[in-house]
Amino acid sequence: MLEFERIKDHEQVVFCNDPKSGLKAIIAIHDTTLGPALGGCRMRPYATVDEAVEDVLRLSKGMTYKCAAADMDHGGGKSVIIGDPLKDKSPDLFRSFGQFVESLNGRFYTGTDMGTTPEDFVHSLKETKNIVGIPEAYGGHGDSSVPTAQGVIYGLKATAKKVWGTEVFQDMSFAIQGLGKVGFKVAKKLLEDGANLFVTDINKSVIKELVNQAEHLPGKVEVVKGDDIYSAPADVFVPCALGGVINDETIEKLKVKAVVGSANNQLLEDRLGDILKERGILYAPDYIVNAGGLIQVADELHHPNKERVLQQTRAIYDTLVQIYDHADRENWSTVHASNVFCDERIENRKQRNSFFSASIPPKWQIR
Ligand SMILES: NC(=O)C1=CN([C@@H]2O[C@H](COP(=O)(O)OP(=O)(O)OC[C@H]3O[C@@H](n4cnc5c(N)ncnc54)[C@H](O)[C@@H]3O)[C@@H](O)[C@H]2O)C=CC1
Ligand SMILES: O=C(O)C(=O)Cc1ccccc1
Repeated sequence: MLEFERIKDHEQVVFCNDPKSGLKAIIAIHDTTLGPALGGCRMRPYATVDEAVEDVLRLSKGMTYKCAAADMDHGGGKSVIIGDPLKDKSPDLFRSFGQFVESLNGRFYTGTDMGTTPEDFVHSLKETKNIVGIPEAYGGHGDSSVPTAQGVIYGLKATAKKVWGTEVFQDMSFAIQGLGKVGFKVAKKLLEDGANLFVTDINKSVIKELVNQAEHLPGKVEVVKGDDIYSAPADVFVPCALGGVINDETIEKLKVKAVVGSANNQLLEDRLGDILKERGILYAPDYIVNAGGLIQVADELHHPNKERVLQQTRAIYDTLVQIYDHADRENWSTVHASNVFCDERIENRKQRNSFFSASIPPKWQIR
């Protein structure tokens, strides 16, 4: 009873157990109103099963909103594998995972997330076609951080236009947390456009690489230590590393006028969206800004086409403008405006599906 209460927002939660390969995974399908569920597969050495359940429930719900905001015909899902990505991976583990995905009969598509790589899922592909974000050599689009970074740039443009009335990044300043696959590309584009950056990363080598590349670009880079990124005197904070970085402690330190980044679940809790609003900081909802990767992986299901991915990623700009204007009109936080926008989109589709239900054949097929 307790477990059903916990998954009351979700359609289905599947526990996958295969002692032979050592697979312990959980697949959560949150809502398939818009279409089959889509969401990556995270691998982490969760301390407890409870922690893994919490993560997969929260992430799969986030995917429902991300898909709705990006106007994808997909619902929200996510999966987690309990294990250490550095020690516990094997081809068998991912084949076994593929079999569980296949057992869902097209209700769930998955692929790379934190702790897993596209190459891991080449093994799963032997058992199921319902894998997306696959390497180019296997007919997929390859690295999803390219459109994700493009989406962040569109998010920054829409936000700069709203706050400063310009989309020109020259002489603007940005505090970038995390120079990984997405953050590095965003940083490089901003430097090319003549922006001034404050950057931090726990990995010294990526910082060195950016500083080297910056020598030949118009913009400037200042490296800051760890938590100093929150109080950097920049125009925009660009979180591209961990989730939960906007919390009661860090929010007090921010000197920026806007927050726009790729990290998932940037706000520790939604109520922090109201505090950002009160403090005059414009927040670009993360699941709108970072949808470029989702757009690219979903595109693989319709024969990969990079031009189409770019076109759909561009729409992130228009969606944000719409959310900002709606939030202004209603005096809402952008988080609330964005959630309302997605809930309405899902509700509308429910009505449309039931309107056309006459064409859906009865499921009880007696022969
Ligand atoms: N790659 C993609 O297509 C998408 C990524 N995202 C999200 O964007 C964020 C970045 O993703 P990627 O660049 O792909 O990951 P990544 O793993 O390549 O990069 C993350 C970077 O953050 C750094 N980092 C970790 N902890 C840090 C800390 N405490 N302070 C400063 N830097 C720290 C890491 O050293 C690494 O360089 C993640 O939250 C991810 O979930 C969201 C949607 C799509
Ligand atoms: O954007 C995300 O957070 C995703 O999980 C996207 C995704 C969806 C399906 C496979 C891989 C990544």
